[in-house]
Amino acid sequence: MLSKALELWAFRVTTLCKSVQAKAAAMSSLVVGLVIAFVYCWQMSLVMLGSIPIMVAATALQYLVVLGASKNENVNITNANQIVVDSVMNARTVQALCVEKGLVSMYVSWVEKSMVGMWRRNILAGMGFGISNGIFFFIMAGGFYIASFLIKENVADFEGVMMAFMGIFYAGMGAGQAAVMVGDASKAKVACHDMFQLMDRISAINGLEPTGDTPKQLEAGRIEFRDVKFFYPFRPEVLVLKGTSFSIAAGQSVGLVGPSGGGKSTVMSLIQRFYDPQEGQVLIGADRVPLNTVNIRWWRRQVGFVGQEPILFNTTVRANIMYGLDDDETVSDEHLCQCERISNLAFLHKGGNKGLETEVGPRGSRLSGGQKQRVAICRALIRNPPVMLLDEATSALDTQSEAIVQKALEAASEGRTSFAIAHRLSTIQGCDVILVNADGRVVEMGSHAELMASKGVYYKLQIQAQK
Ligand SMILES: Nc1ncnc2c1ncn2[C@@H]1O[C@H](COP(=O)(O)OP(=O)(O)OP(=O)(O)O)[C@@H](O)[C@H]1O
Repeated sequence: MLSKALELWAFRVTTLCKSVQAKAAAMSSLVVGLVIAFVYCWQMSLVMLGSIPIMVAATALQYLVVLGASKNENVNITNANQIVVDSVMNARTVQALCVEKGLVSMYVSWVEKSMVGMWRRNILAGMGFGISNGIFFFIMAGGFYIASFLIKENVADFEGVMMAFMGIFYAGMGAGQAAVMVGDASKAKVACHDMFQLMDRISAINGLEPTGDTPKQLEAGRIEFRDVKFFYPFRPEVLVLKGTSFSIAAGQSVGLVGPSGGGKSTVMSLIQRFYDPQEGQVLIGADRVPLNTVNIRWWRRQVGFVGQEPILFNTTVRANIMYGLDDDETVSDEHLCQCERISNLAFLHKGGNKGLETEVGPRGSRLSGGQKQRVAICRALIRNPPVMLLDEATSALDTQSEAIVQKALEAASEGRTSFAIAHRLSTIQGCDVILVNADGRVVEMGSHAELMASKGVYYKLQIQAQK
């Protein structure tokens, strides 16, 4: 934490220094040049003083035309490059969808856009550059004329006029170059202001803050939503949960079903306390402790999560599993073996794999989708959480892999409270309780048999799924 704070502080100081540096450079060029000029020949300096603002403007013009000419091209080339990066990152999807040609033409169209008006822009830039250079030559010519006049009239000697001339000339050029930098520094300051604001923003739910209770005796698997109303901060006009209420006993398996956009994943997010509801409460344990009063880190360690796309790091399976633990935390070999068994990681010991030392490759690319998911299950299990959240954990898998992973998920959920969102209704039929979430409310709740018998929304979803 301390090193991070120091790093941010150093960054701020550097940014500030750059801005101060630009202004200091402008001022010092001007002052030093003028002092030298006036010391050597005040008459020459006085006459040439008027040329300084013209030189500043000419230098600024030179920089601006060069930058302006490439600005538009940069935006379009950035977009073109983004297509290349996305295509390489998602090479398999690109090939599977046969969209290579489409992507190439998108790339070409961005590159072509960067060329629109290129000639005009560059000709204008060249002319601007030429004009500003011409101005310098005129000033130099004028300076030489005045210098020769002053020498001829015995007002000053050659050394004096030349020193004064060079002093004025470099004062103007230096100030012009620095003036452009001042503009950039101001822009950077504005950009940094936004970034600093983001850095300074104190998160409403800060997982690093050591605040809140860490109850020792809490039946964490007991979860209740009491008339929860919730909208996402960036879309306050859409009330996603409009009064969601349910109560789950510890150890129950819960299936969350309902139409797309009904708020199932939102319920999961609120259980993980990524957000707090604007109205109503999420309560945990037998004593119905409000979730927003407990320590977030502690709570999140009570909750295992397996999502649709497992994120694995480019290291061994063991390291990927151990990411589920705190830095100073260790687990017994026995517990690790048990998690491995429950997650069905037997494949790690077959076909040339090196058990837990098997390297998974970048983003887990050396494992199949089902294998990655089983590693993710093991990672969630290693902390032995009393609550398991499974958000469409098998939706990206083929039928065969789905069956294997589903078995692992069921084993992993045993003895814990589990919430499962599944796109295939068959996978949640065996749950103790099924919550049917529609239009931001729990409209039905019961076992599969009960809900089928009541012939409501769940029944209709089942009929639709069978068609
Ligand atoms: N981060 C977010 N910011 C704003 N709105 C969001 C955000 N996440 C989800 N929503 C909106 O909240 C509503 C509920 O989304 P949610 O993902 O909870 O539904 P869901 O039932 O899980 O849907 P699906 O079955 O399609 O995954 C949707 O209208 C969605 O557009």
